[in-house]
Amino acid sequence: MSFNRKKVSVIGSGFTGATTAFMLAQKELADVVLVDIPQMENPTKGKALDMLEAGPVQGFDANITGTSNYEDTKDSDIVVVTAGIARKPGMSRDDLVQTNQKIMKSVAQEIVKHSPNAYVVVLTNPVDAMTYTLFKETGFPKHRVIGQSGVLDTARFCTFVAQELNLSVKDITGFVLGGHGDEMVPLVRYSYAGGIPLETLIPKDRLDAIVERTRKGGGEIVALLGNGSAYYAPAASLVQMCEAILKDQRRVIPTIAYLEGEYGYEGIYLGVPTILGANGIEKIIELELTEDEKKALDKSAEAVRNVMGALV
Ligand SMILES: NC(=O)C1=CN([C@@H]2O[C@H](COP(=O)(O)OP(=O)(O)OC[C@H]3O[C@@H](n4cnc5c(N)ncnc54)[C@H](O)[C@@H]3O)[C@@H](O)[C@H]2O)C=CC1
Ligand SMILES: O=C([O-])CC(=O)C(=O)O
Repeated sequence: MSFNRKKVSVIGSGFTGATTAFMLAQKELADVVLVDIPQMENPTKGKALDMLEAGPVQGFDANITGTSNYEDTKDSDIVVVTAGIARKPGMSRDDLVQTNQKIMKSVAQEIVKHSPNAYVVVLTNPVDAMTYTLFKETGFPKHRVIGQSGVLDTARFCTFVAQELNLSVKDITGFVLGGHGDEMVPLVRYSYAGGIPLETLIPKDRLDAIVERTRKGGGEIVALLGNGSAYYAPAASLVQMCEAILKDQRRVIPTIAYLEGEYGYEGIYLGVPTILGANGIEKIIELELTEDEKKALDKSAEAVRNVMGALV
């Protein structure tokens, strides 16, 4: 039997890749192909089969297969890239650049060969530079190569705000811009609880502490896990982006987008507010920034450029 469903391939069947595959299937967004290197083929097949067997219990219809053969990814609507190494305690995301750039180059070739029309959603760190690498190596148009950081960083910010105010996370909105590093820019001025500006609800020193905790949010989890980095919230973030594209939702979502003059930056992938829909990044939204906010964004963009300087 075959179904005419959307197809999402997830490259890398580790913590983030496997969790993403499962969440995509649970939401019945697409059939999922989970891909890893040949040495990982059996565990990848095993994970996929195990997930598939949860279908009758949870009542979801989606096929999930594990493979190391990129032929199986043919004509994917979206390719999610999580392949590569993750950091360990004491490391920065930028320490991963050389190893993961090589992996991105090989993955890019496979995407171009098997899914030339796919949207590419990138998670691998350092994610701003890795998204840039996939953009260059695939030669795909910029609206089809998109990085994930802002959904996750904003989710962390909203989690901490909801805890602070003892309110539902559903009523908290925020916006975290910039590179996915310690210089990221949580935009407090554009953040609300039930439509009420946060600055009127939370004292400045507490808000500053929430901003700082958000910036270091990935590191906080790395230190607790001890042998890897976050994966539940990152996977949920990838799935939100895939859903926006697959269902043409035209959601306002911060994503890592290629900038050609927006916010005054040229030739760089950076986290900015975008409209995400059936054409991938449909539009980059340019917010008005205060002098201090722009300075903070400049610093974050500079940090991304430094990592890009290490690309070969
Ligand atoms: N942008 C973001 O917000 C986040 C980024 N990350 C990043 O995502 C990446 C993956 O993290 P995890 O899943 O936790 O790591 P993991 O180590 O659990 O999984 C990575 C998988 O990639 C596979 N892999 C390596 N080379 C490959 C290749 N050439 N083709 C296919 N698969 C390949 C490995 O065999 C492994 O199974 C890391 O770089 C991590 O830093 C993680 C969380 C959030
Ligand atoms: O911190 C890491 O290395 C993984 C990541 O990007 C995050 O969780 O934000």
